[in-house]
Amino acid sequence: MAAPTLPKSLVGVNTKMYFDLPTTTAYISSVSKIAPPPDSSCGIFIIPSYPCLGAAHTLLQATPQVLLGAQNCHTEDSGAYTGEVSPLMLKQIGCSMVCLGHAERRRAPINEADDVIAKKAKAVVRNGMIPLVCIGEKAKSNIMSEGVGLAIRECSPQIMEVLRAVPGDAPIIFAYEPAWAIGAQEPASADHVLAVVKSLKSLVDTVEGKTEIRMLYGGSAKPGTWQTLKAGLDGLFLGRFAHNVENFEKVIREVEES
Ligand SMILES: O=C[C@H](O)COP(=O)(O)O
Repeated sequence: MAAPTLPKSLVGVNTKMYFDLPTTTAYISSVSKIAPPPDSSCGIFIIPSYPCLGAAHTLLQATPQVLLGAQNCHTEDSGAYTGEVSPLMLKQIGCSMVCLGHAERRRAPINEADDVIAKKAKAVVRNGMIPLVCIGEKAKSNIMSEGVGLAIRECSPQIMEVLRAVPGDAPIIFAYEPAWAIGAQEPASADHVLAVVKSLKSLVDTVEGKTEIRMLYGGSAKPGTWQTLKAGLDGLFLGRFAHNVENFEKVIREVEES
């Protein structure tokens, strides 16, 4: 099953568990009105909670260029896994992508590990969807060079495990989200992000046949963040600051115009 191809740049929003069903449907109705046209080089995506996916898909039928994603999935398509969510069913309900390995799932009490995230990425690709794999270091260092080194050391195995599990021609989106920058007032500094991502992109380039990769930044991103990162990134993955539609639109226009 072939996954959709990736636009040149991407801007997406994760509503985490902040939005209930009525809030999600109202938000998606508004977002569908500000979506870039289908032929835009900037794609957008929305990742609501599982119970909202059916309604979200219905609302997005007139704007299929807005990709719908889930916040997680299981490694298997079916079986005795009570309470888990099948990637096959996510595809059937209208998802085009699945977010995996978010920092909020890599930490306690879930402690999701790289090998499980890689199996999930494989399952997402097997079902014709795009894995959006979050990577990032846990701790912040106040010394720039130390922080960059730490991030590269932690992110490299997170990336490589996924690249080894997923077939070479499958599109993959990585979101570099330092755990310490999530839920903060300000994003990580542009110097830090650009240095880390430059090195991670070189790492990806050493893997033969991996052509369809996009690298986004996430962690307190907001209007204005893109201007500081556009030299080295392919887009942004937003949380709280895009839960306001006007802010989300500002970021979309910034990325669209660059
Ligand atoms: O999934 C999105 C990221 O965790 C960013 O969230 P945040 O912008 O609220 O820090």
